[in-house]
Amino acid sequence: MQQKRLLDENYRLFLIDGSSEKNQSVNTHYMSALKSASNISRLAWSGDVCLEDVHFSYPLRPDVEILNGLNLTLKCGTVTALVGPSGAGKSTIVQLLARFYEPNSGRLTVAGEDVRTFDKSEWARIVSLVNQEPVLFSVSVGENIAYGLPDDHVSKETCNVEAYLVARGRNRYSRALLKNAPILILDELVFHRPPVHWMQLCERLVQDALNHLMKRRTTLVIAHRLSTVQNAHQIALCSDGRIAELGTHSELLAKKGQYASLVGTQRLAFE
Ligand SMILES: Nc1ncnc2c1ncn2[C@@H]1O[C@H](COP(=O)(O)OP(=O)(O)OP(=O)(O)O)[C@@H](O)[C@H]1O
Repeated sequence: MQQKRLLDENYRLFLIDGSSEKNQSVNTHYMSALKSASNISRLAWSGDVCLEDVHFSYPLRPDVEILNGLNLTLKCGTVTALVGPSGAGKSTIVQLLARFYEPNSGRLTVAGEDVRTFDKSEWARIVSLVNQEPVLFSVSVGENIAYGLPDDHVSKETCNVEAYLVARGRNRYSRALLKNAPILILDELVFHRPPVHWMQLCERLVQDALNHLMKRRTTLVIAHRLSTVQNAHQIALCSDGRIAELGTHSELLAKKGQYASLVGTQRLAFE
């Protein structure tokens, strides 16, 4: 019996038997699986991620449409900050991007390919989900130096910050880095903030660590800090299950629309 030996990207060995019609179709299945596994990673490193005319309601409340015709493009290798009032649908967008749920209609694409053509387990390998705040601090003092802080900043306070944060979310940041996924989704929590006297140092550490993590990745961050929003390549304001405003911080402020009033009314939450 003639057999072909194939190695997949994890160096698992597939023995493919080419002797019958039935096995031919199994072969084709394996071949396309192998092709798509390497494909999806290549596509995600090189193309945009798009939500196209997405409608969605949660299975337990099918009568309540949460997203209604939502369009959003995450440009490859850039950072999109997602903002909006509570209940607007931000976390729902994240859950669809992570493919915990599928849209009722519309589609999610990467480099123009419908993600449903790829296995969910393959998708999970190219997407990193990180809860930002406790995570980004859980790096060692040495690593903080490596992020570019001058020596005098790496003080007793840094150690305090580190101890606080290591206790909260050990190693998730490192895991996200090690996973080296092309698509990064961050949820920047505002609660559980460190004590006030740490804030100045924390902001600097967060920003340096974030910049490092987001480099060349297609990133969506549910943003609560003004500094994160200002540094993003684009800001998407989600309102009533749609993207109501899209642009940079200064463009959206000049528009004097919902984003401007969100910044105005929630200034303290943002800073
Ligand atoms: N699992 C679920 N089943 C049913 N409805 C849900 C579920 N999760 C969220 N919702 C509803 O979907 C709507 C959007 O919620 P979502 O959490 O996406 O908003 P959000 O913009 O992230 O809000 P917040 O800023 O408060 O986290 C809300 O009305 C919420 O009650």
